[in-house]
Amino acid sequence: MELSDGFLLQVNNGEQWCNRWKHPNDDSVSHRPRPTIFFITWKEGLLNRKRPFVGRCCHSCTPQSWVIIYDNVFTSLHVSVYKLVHICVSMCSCRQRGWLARRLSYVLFVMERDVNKDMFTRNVVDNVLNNSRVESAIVTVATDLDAAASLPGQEHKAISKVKQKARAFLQEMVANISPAFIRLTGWVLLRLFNGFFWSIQIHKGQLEMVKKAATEQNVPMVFLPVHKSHIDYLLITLILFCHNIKAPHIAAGNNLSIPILSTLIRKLGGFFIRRRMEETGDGKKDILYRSLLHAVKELLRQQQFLEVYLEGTRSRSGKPSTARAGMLSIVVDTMCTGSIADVLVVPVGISYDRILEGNYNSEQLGKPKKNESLWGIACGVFRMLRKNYGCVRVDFNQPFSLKVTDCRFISAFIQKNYSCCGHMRSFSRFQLSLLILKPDAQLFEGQEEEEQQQLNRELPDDLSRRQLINNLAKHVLFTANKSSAIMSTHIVACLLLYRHRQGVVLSKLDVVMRALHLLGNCVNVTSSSNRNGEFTIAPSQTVPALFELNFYSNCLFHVFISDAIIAESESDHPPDGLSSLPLSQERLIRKAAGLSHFLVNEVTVAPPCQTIYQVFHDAVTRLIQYGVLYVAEEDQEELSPSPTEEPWPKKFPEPLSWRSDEEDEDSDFGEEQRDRYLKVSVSPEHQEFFVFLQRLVSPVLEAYSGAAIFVHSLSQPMAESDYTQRLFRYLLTRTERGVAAYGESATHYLVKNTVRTFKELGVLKQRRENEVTTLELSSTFLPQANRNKLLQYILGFTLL
Ligand SMILES: CCCCCCCCCCCCCCCCCC(=O)SCCNC(=O)CCNC(=O)[C@H](O)C(C)(C)COP(=O)(O)OP(=O)(O)OC[C@H]1O[C@@H](n2cnc3c(N)ncnc32)[C@H](O)[C@@H]1OP(=O)(O)O
Ligand SMILES: O=P(O)(O)OC[C@H](O)CO
Repeated sequence: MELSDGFLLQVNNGEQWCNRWKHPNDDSVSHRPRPTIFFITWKEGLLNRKRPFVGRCCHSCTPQSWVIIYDNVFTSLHVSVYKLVHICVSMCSCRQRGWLARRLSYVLFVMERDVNKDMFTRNVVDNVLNNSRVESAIVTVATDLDAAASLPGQEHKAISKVKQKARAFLQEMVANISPAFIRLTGWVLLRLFNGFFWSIQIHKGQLEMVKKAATEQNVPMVFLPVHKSHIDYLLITLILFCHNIKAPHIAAGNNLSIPILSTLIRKLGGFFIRRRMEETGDGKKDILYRSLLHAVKELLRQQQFLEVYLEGTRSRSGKPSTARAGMLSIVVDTMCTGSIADVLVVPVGISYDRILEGNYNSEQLGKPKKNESLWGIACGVFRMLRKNYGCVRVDFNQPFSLKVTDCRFISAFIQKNYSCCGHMRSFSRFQLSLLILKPDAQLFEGQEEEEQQQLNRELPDDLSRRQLINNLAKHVLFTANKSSAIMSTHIVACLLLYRHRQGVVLSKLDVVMRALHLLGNCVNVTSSSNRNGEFTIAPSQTVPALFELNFYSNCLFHVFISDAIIAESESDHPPDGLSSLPLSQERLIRKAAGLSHFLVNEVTVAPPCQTIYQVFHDAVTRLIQYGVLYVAEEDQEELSPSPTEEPWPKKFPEPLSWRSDEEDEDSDFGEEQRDRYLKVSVSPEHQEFFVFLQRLVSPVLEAYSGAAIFVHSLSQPMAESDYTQRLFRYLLTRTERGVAAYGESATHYLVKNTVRTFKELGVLKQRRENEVTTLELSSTFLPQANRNKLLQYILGFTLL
């Protein structure tokens, strides 16, 4: 687990912190002082620790990059976590110069960076317009126009009209990077960020690795970061600029295309795309726009770097949102069709101590998102200047090559699409519904079954291609998220919500004071007179505070998630949440796998190259090693699958089928057929940890059980937006009245996810009529008994 460096330190300035308790929300008290001491203490603390190098690429998916794009020298830099500003000053030649030069260090620093016009694109618009796919799209659209206007014979006129339209689209889409503007913005950002943040932390070894790959491999790089804030893309370009790495072209949602700002954005590398490829007015695909999206190919052909936010939106939960793979599919196609020899993919993790965007909480409270505007941006900058936002850490992962010989995703992709062989096995939602309704599997006879068979027939070609690229996107996002540093605020929020919800004395919670200060109103700090004046810390129980703490806590959800799901699946919910009867490991893992599939919109337990079985098996082994679980008895009999069930490891097929048969034969998993019976340790410490794990998932399960109860009220079709709003009101009322055990179960993102999951599961059926999406119960879940089974399935996990 990667910790924020702040977490490793205690800042020993008692008086300052006493003041802070007296003025917990007065940011001005703490905003300015501390850097030098903080930096030295922190650096010394780090130098004595051997910490693993964060961000190596996946050994099993990209074995060659794992070796080639790495150097042991990066490991020796593993403790060199720097403050960006320190790097700037130390790298700048002004150190050797006089007083004035030192005063002008930022100016000199940005002037010395290596950025010039020749690094960037030329003639992109014209080249794209001459591309064969674009040309044929223009002709098709022009022909349609022609026919619609009943003007046969006027093709040329129609074509030039469509071409003009395409040119206008492209001019919006294509960036026009200006080195001078980058320098100027670099200077402004260095100054601004110095005020916004205590420090911007980057790993020198990681940057060296990226730089080496960028200079030696001479192929385009694609940066794929997690998306937490609008500051993300400013930070990445700034960091690359500071290290003389070329600025990437950034795919920006057209919600940011507002006057003045759009010009600035294009000068800094942004290019605008629609976030949804919505259909044209007549319900057809907008083939012209889609073909123009392939301008990205031209960028890659001209060796440009690209930056794509796979989630397409900033995380509102602290957890990464689902990856969307359209842009990535263009990158993959560009390489597979031979337009470029290779691409290096760089997942990027970003972590903030504190939420930067003021509107997240109001969105979670059900208020609509405010559209971006210049005024909004100015207010945001002003707000940031007045507050203290702690630290930010950016982790660049090891670049990996997409080349066929290396990346197994791509070799599988090529095999499936360019030589048309093989079949993809994929877990379907249908199987999951079966898990919930197992005893009545025959219920699926009829319409849904037919739909499913149809889907299965269609699986091999386009769906498997999509699935592979989706898996690549999921893997990258998983890696980027895993490499994101855990900040002290995340740890404190998590401990307060799920370990010490009723409060804890400060001395017991051994954390940095700084985190408590940054959490501000979300925590209550009280001084108890009977405990030698010790401070007690407890989470504030107001709804906004719980939502905000939940956001921070979710940032370390991925660290515990597989253990937590095992803990959740451990019992058939006895009153204390801890079963006294030994539990079959095989049953436990099966139940955990079911839950992780059910919660697929909330958690990603493993990257697509690992089987769920493997991950949960490892989690059980880990919990046994910790002593939290112990083996009560070994089964002497080999597990023999029941006649109705497949042998376990085959039950949930691997998402990717690149493992050869030989590898499968060598694997331990095939042999793991002997069951054993597990119990939870009786030691209070272990039980406390186990309950903590269970609590981590409880708010999510509480939201889903609430949604399963609410589904009973859906007696007739309802607009999706109304349904979501009513469900949200229902959950929020439970929270406000104190009925909900976990107030954070009513966050708006959870509400939206439950609706999405129930649609995917086939509980809710959606129809689109007159541009409105309506929801109704599917025929399978029309009988109340089946809706009850859904609820019973959720309640079958431990809800503490
Ligand atoms: C030192 C100086 C400092 C300076 C600092 C300066 C900093 C820079 C400033 C400038 C920055 C500006 C702001 C940047 C903002 C970034 C953050 C964002 O905006 S985030 C928001 C913006 N970013 C994003 O949204 C990026 C992520 N989103 C995506 O990639 C989306 O998929 C989409 C937007 C491309 C399409 O939307 P979607 O509704 O999904 O559409 P469809 O499903 O219809 O698919 C379209 C096509 O893709 C295909 N396809 C799809 N999936 C697959 C697959 N699995 N497999 C294969 N193919 C797949 C599909 O077949 C189809 O192809 P075709 O049939 O037409 O040939
Ligand atoms: O989080 P969103 O949905 O406001 O989108 C943020 C993106 O950076 C803008 O395209």
